Amino acid sequence: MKIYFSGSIRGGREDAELYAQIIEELKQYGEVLTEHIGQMDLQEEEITDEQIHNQDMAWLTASDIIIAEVTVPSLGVGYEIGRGLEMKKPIYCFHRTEKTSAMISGCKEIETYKYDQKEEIKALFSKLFQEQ
Ligand SMILES: O=c1[nH]c(=O)n([C@H]2C[C@H](O)[C@@H](COP(=O)(O)O)O2)cc1CO
Repeated sequence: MKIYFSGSIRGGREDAELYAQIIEELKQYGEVLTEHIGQMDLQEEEITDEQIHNQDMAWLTASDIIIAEVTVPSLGVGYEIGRGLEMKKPIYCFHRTEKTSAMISGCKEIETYKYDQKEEIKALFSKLFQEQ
């Protein structure tokens, strides 16, 4: 199972540590293609934006499932979700805010979950990966 984890980078890194914990949790269910998203000291200067885009699109195409933490709003995360939908990938979005964008929660093809504690997300992962 190839997992594309999506989380904010230029949109803001306040949840980076949480992304790292989510990625660790996801590793028991498959290969996480985007482990760099949880790196606290992420350096993006070494490659161009075009290389970042093309590499991520290749990983998105190769993935079996997309898991997105959408609490911190990010253009890149929204773009990946939209492109993933076009590719008919199963997409699961998680947020701690009361609401997320209606373009996410209002889309029938996307499963959206509100959670408070990271323990809840672990239980949700266990349930959703059983269904895959
Ligand atoms: O350096 C990067 N590396 C990278 O993989 N991304 C991808 C993965 C993330 O899920 C998403 C974050 O988008 P943004 O940077 O707009 O918050 O875009 C985005 C950037 C920078 O935009």
